[in-house]
Amino acid sequence: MSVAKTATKEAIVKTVCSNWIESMGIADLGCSSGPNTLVAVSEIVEAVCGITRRLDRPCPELKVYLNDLYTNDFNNIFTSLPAFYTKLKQDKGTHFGPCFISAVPGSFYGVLNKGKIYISESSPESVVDAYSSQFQSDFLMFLKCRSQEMVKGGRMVLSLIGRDSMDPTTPVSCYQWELLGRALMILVARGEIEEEKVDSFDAPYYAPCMEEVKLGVEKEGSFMIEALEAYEIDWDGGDDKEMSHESIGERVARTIRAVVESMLESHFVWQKRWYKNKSKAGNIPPGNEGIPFVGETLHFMAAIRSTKGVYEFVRLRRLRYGKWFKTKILGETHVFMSSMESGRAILNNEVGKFSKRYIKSIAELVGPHSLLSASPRHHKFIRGRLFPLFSTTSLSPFVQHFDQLVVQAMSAWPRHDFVVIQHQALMLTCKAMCKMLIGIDSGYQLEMMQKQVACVCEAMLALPLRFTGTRFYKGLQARKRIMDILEKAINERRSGSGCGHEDFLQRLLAENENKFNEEEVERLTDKEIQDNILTMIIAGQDTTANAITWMVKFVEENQGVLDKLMEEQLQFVKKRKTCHILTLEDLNEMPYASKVVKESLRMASVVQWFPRVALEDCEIEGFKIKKGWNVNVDARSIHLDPTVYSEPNDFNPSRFNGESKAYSFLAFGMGGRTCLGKNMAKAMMLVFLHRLITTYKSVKYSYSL
Ligand code: HEM
Repeated sequence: MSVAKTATKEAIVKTVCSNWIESMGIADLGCSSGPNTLVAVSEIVEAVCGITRRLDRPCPELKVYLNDLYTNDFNNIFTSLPAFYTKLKQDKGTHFGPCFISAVPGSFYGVLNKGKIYISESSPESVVDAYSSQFQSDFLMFLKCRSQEMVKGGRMVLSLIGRDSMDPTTPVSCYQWELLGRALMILVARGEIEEEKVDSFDAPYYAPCMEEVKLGVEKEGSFMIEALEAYEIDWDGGDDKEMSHESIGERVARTIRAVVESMLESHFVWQKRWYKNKSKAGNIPPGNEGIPFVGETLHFMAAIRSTKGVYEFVRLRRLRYGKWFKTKILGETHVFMSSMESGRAILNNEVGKFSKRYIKSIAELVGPHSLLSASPRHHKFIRGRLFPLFSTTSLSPFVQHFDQLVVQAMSAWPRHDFVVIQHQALMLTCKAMCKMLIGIDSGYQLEMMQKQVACVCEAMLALPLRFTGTRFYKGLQARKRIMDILEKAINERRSGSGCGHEDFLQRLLAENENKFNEEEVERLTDKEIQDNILTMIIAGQDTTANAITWMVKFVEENQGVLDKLMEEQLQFVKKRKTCHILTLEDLNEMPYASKVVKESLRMASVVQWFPRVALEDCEIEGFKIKKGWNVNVDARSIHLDPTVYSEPNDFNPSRFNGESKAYSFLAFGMGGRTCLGKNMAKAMMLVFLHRLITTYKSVKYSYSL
């Protein structure tokens, strides 16, 4: 204001000198509310009175329009008006015409810009362009509106925060917003606000350079520029040398707060309200069931397609409603819960009865005979048949085979400019699973399996639309092809050409043969064998590949962990001396690497929640669950709960030095549905980690998740 004072005075002098004015309108756009609000008006009145007195003219009638956003505290301004009028009369005496001050709330722009929180050095060009062109269109609209409001010959003093460089991405231009952005992200990490809210927040602010202002005025055409000046102002608002750093800091914070507080409040405040309302929900879990019939299906589907992934749907609601919430997806009620107590109660069937249930479309893709879709009794039977396949006797040769695959794959890496870890891991796990389950490890058949399994996996996350061309339809077709391959393999084995195979398929068939003469014993049918082989591929391939990818990312980002890991692994190699294939026993000599694997599984929570269905009405932790509701144990929230793991977002394998709390580590589930392949998965992760650490000293890793 003090900087603009001279310019304002000059404008008034010119206006009054060149016009006989009986009534003068003065608008203070963005007047704010506080001790400084009427200072500008007071200075203008003073200037008008002064110049008219010198010209020996009567002081014109003054109509002052105070403008700011609707949220501005105009009441506060009006309360101070009587004292203001009295003071004016005292100071100006008789040379003071009538003065009417009114409030004109509202924005002097239209709707503002889109983008990130603000421009930054790393902003894509499109964001910078969006801000700049938004400024141009707002500024032009602003000038046009003023030109309609003002009388001919009227003058406007425009005081803007600007920048001295043509480039809006210089640190000086963006620094405060960078800091604010970082502060908001800290709140996101603490779970106090939603990341989505930060993403959708665009600072409605733009500091133009002189050239942009000039260009805007010329382009709009209603005004002529009499003077254009730039002043440098300290961001702490003064040059008080006596002030301590703390006081300067406070002043900076207050200055920034004056500008951004209302912007932030209107954008983020609803979230606080939700937290307050949470406890009123009674004993039915809180939540929004969305619109009739559709529920929140569309939000769920949108989350699946978004880059953040499907868990974002759960995370946002968890943030809004707390540890328990309910929603409606595809016509069914789903309750999500994220406490260790509820995990124990549900996964162990401690309260009421819960059975595993996947949504119909997933069950259709894995097949009606899969242990995932079986009734509780039948599940027990199938699981009992599959369980022996995962014994240490099977694991031992599997580890050696997987090690050979990894060594072979990594030896090819130096020939590439870069490797995508997720892709590499997926190729490896698919190869290893196909070999272990059905003895396929190369050639056309392997390629075919890889392709078809990928199609089935994709279909699991698609809308169950059965039209030609939809992802779900393609998944069903792929399932058929896999079933054909498996059927053919079973027939070949039965006709004798399966000799020498030592895979799961062979063992299941042999088991059936052995039991052939035992009348009482239930045997797995061919369809059951086929569906469960497919289930195991699906259950083991993507999950392990994703877990490996996350692990590489976490290790690469944590130098301290990497150093410790190196030390352990190189020590191990030194001890072995000769280059040899890893064995299951070797893996037991890698205690730190095992903790790295466990910590990666905790942080990544590859299987994010475990679905069950309530078979009867029951109550858990004071919340009622109705028969037929889907109940999901949200493992990821438990893994990232600061009351369960301190500093849960820090990658710290040493947190597993001691015993973990019961039901705090749910990467492989718990209870009667615990992952059958968990030792196999951990072994694959360890082997990969060992080979990566001991083969490559420094690689730029790339992972796509
Ligand atoms: C890092 C990799 C893996 C993770 C994180 C993982 C995680 C899980 C979880 C959380 C469950 C239980 C879900 C629930 O209770 O609803 C599960 C079940 C299962 N997993 Fe895994 N898994 C992995 C690898 C594997 C592998 C390699 C195989 C086998 C080859 C496998 C086979 C299975 C099977 C068959 C089930 C169903 C068990 C049942 O319903 O009785 N998984 N897995």
